[in-house]
Amino acid sequence: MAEDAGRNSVPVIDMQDFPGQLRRLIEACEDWGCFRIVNFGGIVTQSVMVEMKEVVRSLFELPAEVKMRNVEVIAGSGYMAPSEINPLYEALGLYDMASVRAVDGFCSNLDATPHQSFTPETVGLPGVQLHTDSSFLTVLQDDEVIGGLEVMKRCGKFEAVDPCPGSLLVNLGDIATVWSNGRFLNVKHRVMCKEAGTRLSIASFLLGPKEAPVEVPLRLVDQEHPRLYVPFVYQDYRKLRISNKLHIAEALDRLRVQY
Ligand SMILES: O=C(O)CCC(=O)C(=O)O
Ligand SMILES: [Fe+2]
Repeated sequence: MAEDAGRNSVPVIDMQDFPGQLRRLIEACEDWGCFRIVNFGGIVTQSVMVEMKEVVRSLFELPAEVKMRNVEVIAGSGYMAPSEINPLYEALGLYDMASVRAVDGFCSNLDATPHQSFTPETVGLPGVQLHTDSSFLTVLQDDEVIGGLEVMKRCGKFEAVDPCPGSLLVNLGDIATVWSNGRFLNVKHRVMCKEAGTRLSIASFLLGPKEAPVEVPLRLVDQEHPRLYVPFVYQDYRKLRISNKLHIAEALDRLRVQY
């Protein structure tokens, strides 16, 4: 299994080694806002991961009019055809994977994730624009062969996330930053087209609470660590981001407490 190549590669967390990995996990959340997990075979088997990729690949081969039946449940959760802003990107979405009804609904319509068709002409272009995820966590089964994902560390430096078959990448989103009162990094990331081919990734987003406000836990607030964000409703935050095209968490700045 993968080992860290050094300080410039995404930290790798061994899921079989807890609480041993706790400090490392916290450091990864603070400095990188993302980490790879390995040794989670008891939860998701390699054969399920392989099968997921095959199913997703076949879904993208469906005709466009079928893919368009994947309508959104909340803004940005349904089919996304290549657009002016992300011309190489196509995505299907399944809203609420934990709901049997939602999964059944998806299957009868169809549904899944991001997919980028790279050609020799698009090498060097962005496949997915720079953004943070608005959610709490994203669990990403990235492409096993075609790389291109880049994450920005807290210091502002981009690092390539190389493919690592058999692992999953976890990205922290905006809600992780709020729930940790600014301690954990909502990682800015983008996908650059590095080589021709179809890049297939499956992202599972753990969003924010449906109704309860997103707020900094009281135990993280004291004189040295004042509350950084006013409480807000996740759906409103998502709308604020989408309607104002604030993709790199600028919307969070609008929710900062003014001292
Ligand atoms: O395809 C990838 O590697 C990243 C996709 C992504 O960042 C997203 O869907 O939010
Ligand atoms: Fe993302």
